[in-house]
Amino acid sequence: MTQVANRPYRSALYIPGSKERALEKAKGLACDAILFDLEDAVAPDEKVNARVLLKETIAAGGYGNRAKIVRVNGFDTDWGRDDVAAFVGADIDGILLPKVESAAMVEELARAIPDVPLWAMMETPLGMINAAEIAAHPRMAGFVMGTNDLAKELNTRFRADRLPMMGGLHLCLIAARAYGIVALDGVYNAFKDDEGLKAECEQGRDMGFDGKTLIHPAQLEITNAAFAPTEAEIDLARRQIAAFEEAEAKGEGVAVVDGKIVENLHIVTARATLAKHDAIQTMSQAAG
Ligand SMILES: CC(C)(COP(=O)(O)OP(=O)(O)OC[C@H]1O[C@@H](n2cnc3c(N)ncnc32)[C@H](O)[C@@H]1OP(=O)(O)O)[C@@H](O)C(=O)NCCC(=O)NCCSC(=O)C[C@H](O)C(=O)O
Ligand SMILES: [Mg+2]
Repeated sequence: MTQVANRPYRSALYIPGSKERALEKAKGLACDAILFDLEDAVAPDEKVNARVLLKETIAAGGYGNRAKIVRVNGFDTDWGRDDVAAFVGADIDGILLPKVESAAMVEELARAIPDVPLWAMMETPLGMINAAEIAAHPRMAGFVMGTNDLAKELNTRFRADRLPMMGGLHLCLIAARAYGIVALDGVYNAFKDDEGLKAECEQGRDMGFDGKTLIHPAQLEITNAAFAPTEAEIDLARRQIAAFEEAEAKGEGVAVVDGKIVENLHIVTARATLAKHDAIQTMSQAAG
């Protein structure tokens, strides 16, 4: 397994590519990534104008070190190919293709846009089944769960515990972790329900997602907090590393912290926790 990118992805905010005001507002929002959307958030009549507006907006800059990822329309639509062509050579950090179902679809995207990291919306049953071959593509950088489409395709009912779609979420997480790419959880539609959002964020974090996709700025604070290491986790990581180094100096391979063993594998997790904390600090300092 390779390491996921060393930048935080706690919060990835969708912004409709057609909404000039929201595009401007995002320059001051505390999101780690922006998903500039040309797909579902943009009406058919607005698609072409949104593509032009988004291209100009991104070229003008102002998004700091937030990851800039453009979600294009699928290649089976009237707009997909032109969307991708419009961003060849643009200053973006990723291109996100909806409803990815196979490695062949990823390869088609790779051929259409050189160099840019590729991202896949994972939101159909075939996508879940083929998650491993999709994650394995050498340019694949991250998965974004499309839980609305997935619920539709699976014919699930909404449940707060998301039990009906757990199998799909796990398949994608396992594939993402196997190939060292980022995994972002789906959106929480009820953007005024803070309690519900918090619970779903905590579930996603417990499962191992790197962050969550969002539809409204009001969801940022809860999400950023949920996907950041806690003070207790940071403190424990530091103490584990110190104890393990002390044990190693004595020629021992195991330390004990808070009554629990600490071995080399726990140190990998501890270092990853501190690296994530540092990356978040760097991100916040750069945002001012
Ligand atoms: C949901 C919304 C339509 C609500 O919009 P609005 O009524 O304008 O909200 P507010 O008046 O509360 O907005 C307050 C200010 O915040 C700005 N704003 C709102 N949303 C965003 C945003 N996403 N990014 C940046 N800024 C935003 C407003 O402009 C207001 O600013 P100001 O006037 O200066 O104070 C709206 O939030 C929205 O359109 N959200 C995004 C919807 C979207 O992108 N949907 C597609 C992605 S979800 C999906 O497809 C997932 C996946 O594919 C799946 O299958 O699950
Ligand atoms: Mg979708």
